[in-house]
Amino acid sequence: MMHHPDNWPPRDRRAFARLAVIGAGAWGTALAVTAVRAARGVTLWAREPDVAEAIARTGVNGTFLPGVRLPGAIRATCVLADAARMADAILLVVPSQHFRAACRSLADVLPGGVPIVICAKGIERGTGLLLEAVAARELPGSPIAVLSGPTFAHEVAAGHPTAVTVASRDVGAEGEASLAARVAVTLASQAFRPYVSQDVTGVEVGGAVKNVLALASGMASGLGFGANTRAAVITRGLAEIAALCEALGGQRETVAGLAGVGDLTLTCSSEQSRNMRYGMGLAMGRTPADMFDGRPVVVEGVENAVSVTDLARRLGVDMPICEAVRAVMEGMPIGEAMAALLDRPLRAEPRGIALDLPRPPGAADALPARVQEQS
Ligand SMILES: NC(=O)C1=CN([C@@H]2O[C@H](COP(=O)(O)OP(=O)(O)OC[C@H]3O[C@@H](n4cnc5c(N)ncnc54)[C@H](O)[C@@H]3O)[C@@H](O)[C@H]2O)C=CC1
Ligand SMILES: O=C(CO)COP(=O)(O)O
Repeated sequence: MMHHPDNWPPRDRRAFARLAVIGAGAWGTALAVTAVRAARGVTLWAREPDVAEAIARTGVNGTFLPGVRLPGAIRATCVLADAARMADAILLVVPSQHFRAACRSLADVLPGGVPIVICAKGIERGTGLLLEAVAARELPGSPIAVLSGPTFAHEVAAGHPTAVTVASRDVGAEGEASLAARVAVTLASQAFRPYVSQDVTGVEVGGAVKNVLALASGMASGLGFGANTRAAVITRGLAEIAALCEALGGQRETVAGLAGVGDLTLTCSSEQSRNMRYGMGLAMGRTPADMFDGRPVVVEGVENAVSVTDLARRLGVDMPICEAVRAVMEGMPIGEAMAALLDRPLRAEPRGIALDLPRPPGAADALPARVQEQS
């Protein structure tokens, strides 16, 4: 727990009145809708001038969140300084591998001390850093919170009841995360229910790794496997999240929460997930353009298969499913990656410790012909 001066915390439970949402992809747009529902002023910054222009003119973000009529109160702009200047807090919703560049652009225009809420999911390639560390480096002086959980953008925009986790490290009088509590109050409405946490690391790890596991779940579905295989991927995948979370100093309990098991089960079980759909499509021999009708969507698991496993290797954490996904991304046939997973020595639950037991006979031969053809 962090040490704070005696006058800490500011007993401030006020909502932030004016938000800037940076990134007008599906999630940034749905969060802007959420903020308007909570009666906050919102400016939505789009990187693409035509997206900002279309939202302002038609009230629809047809590129990233088609079919959703946006509230007129959302002010859209493609000028970052316009969005940042008046904001009391920033929701940063730029994909993980572009996150640092977005922070750097913001640093030029954002007044010091304005809180940042990280709403993207991922680990930076090359550095292996969680996005909190990237933001802390590029935006020193900005307090940081992280928002994550099971949230398909279209369902949030449609007002389906949804729960998320907001985490920050600063500790308030009642022992709660202080900035996270303010962010929760800011975004909460009847159908959008934020839970507050202090475990920024655990919340971030869950969101980053589940996208890689959703690719695995999609590949299994694309090969024709059903509910048993999916449940195995989810459960053993959760053990991988827990192991990485612990190695990075996060709390194992967080893995059982919305940003862990909540988001993992959502993303691994629904074709609404771009990651799940991408894994399925690959296994069925489809191209990304086919899978998404030519729309420019981010599939975080592809880059994060590398950043997650690089980090796990460095920390000595065994993440076999994520490693199998990475192998596929690097060209291994899916059937071969799956057979290699099934051929591993038998292990103990929950931590996957290897046991000195005889190997299963010819596990790969027992797979359906479909998989063997892909090997
Ligand atoms: N879509 C969803 O349901 C949810 C998405 N997220 C996370 O939110 C983040 C953003 O995802 P979406 O809004 O879904 O994106 P999206 O797939 O709807 O749109 C792509 C986004 O990437 C941006 N982009 C593309 N190239 C870029 C570049 N070179 N530099 C900066 N930005 C670039 C686009 O401007 C656009 O905002 C991701 O980390 C994702 O995992 C989190 C929860 C739900
Ligand atoms: O993060 C998400 C849901 O919580 C969205 O998942 P996809 O990026 O796989 O669509």
